[in-house]
Amino acid sequence: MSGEHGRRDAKGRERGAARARGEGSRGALAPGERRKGTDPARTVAFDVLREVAESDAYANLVLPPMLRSRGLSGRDAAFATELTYGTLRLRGRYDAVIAECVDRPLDRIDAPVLDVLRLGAHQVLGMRVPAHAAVSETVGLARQRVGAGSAQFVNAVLRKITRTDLEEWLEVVEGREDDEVARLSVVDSHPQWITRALRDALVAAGRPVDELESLLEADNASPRVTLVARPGLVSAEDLGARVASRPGRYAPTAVVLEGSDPGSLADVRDGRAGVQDEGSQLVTLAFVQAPVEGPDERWLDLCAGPGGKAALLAAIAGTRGARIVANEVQPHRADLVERSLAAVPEDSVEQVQVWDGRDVGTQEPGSYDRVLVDAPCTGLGALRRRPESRWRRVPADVPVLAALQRELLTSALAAVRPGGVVGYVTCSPHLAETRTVVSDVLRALPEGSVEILDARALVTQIAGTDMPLADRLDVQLWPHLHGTDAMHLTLLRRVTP
Ligand SMILES: C[S@@+](CC[C@H](N)C(=O)[O-])C[C@H]1O[C@@H](n2cnc3c(N)ncnc32)[C@H](O)[C@@H]1O
Repeated sequence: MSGEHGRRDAKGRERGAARARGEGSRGALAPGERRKGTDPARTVAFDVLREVAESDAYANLVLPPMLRSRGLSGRDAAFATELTYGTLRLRGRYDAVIAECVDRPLDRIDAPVLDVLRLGAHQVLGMRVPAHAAVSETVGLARQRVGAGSAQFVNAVLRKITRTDLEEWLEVVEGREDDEVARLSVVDSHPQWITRALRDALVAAGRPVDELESLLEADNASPRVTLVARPGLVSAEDLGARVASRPGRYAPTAVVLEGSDPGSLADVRDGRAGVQDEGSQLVTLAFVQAPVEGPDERWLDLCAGPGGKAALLAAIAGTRGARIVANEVQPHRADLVERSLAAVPEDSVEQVQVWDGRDVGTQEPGSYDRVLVDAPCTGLGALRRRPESRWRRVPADVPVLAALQRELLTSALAAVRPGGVVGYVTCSPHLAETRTVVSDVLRALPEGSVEILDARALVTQIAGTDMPLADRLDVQLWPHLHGTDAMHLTLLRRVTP
């Protein structure tokens, strides 16, 4: 497979293995070859793309119910899923190819027509759909959804795209760029500001800059579904035995599914287990292992919605005679937290509350033994599971979120009692959201009032194996190295006066 798509760069490294492995590999079928009329799988993909563009919808929330309501299952559903997510992720790459094939700027093409072209480009360049089927079915889709005139235009552009293979196209489009960030951004389909932020974070974590390409490629591959076996409710061993799976690499609670239908498992439906990235599990496990001085009974999850970490915390609290307060600012997300806690022992949850986390430190000073701040962030560490988010985020989001993160961390450090521990977590590796937030907050507090704990040692101890981690007290995980989201963890302890 990688032989077909892989190529060597100037240094002779084979490139494109993950690229080929990602969207293009899973037995892409061509439903259009099997039936007359417009193919429902392609129509679903188009309709999801339009909802994402017009209503700011999330593809992973819109697609599953649409597949159900249109009666798509099995191979057709898999085809629609791969087409939708792959087109969204690789949009930047395909736009550069499309731009080579049209005589006007892309912003002068009607948005729905451009989406049809992207879907066609992904079938031709990212999936193994035979060119004739990809073109004729996509032209049929254009006729149905954007009109006969546009369908002719789509036909002409797609025919041009099919004349050149992916590797040649990538050489053409990267040849137009004159620096490495721009080249990688177009080939691996990331906005340049994100590529730059990921490069800076990678280098700051002591990784070689030439890993950047693998990181971007990892963002373009669909992650496997990972389950968490919530301690005291089900063991990872029992959970793993009930489904085709393998154990996680690092978190003892993690079970990695071979397939992708967690809803078929009673443990998941009942809340003894849940879907949770292994990195999220690992940072939560490290947080509860961090040494507090004195009692260890009352824990706060300051930003709890939708409740993945709260459920893991509450399950562990249940095994240790502790209890949690789960706090969330948005009422509907607090409802999701309630639901996620369905299976945990009643006395391990004190309450789910709807407060602005920034006020908790002043309202309840020194009240908790542990406080987790799983802060709202850009999500740049979870791009692989949110196909459209790289195109929706803008650089101006970063300072706004960083200001909120500083306030939440400050509040958490006030809400924890002296001797207690705060865990600061983001699913973004962006330096402005991770170490800069921590250092800004600590600088504003009296010197020596907070100590930084060795999160790296705790994470390694929990994993029970060597992990590639920077020689630092905080921890940064990476999709291309650890197979997890790019989670960040800093552990802080308030010093007892
Ligand atoms: C990264 S998510 C937390 C994910 C959650 N811990 C889990 O594992 O399922 C951040 C959450 O913080 C919430 N949030 C945003 N601003 C907040 C604030 N001022 N106070 C409390 N929560 C806030 C968001 O609504 C969102 O649910």
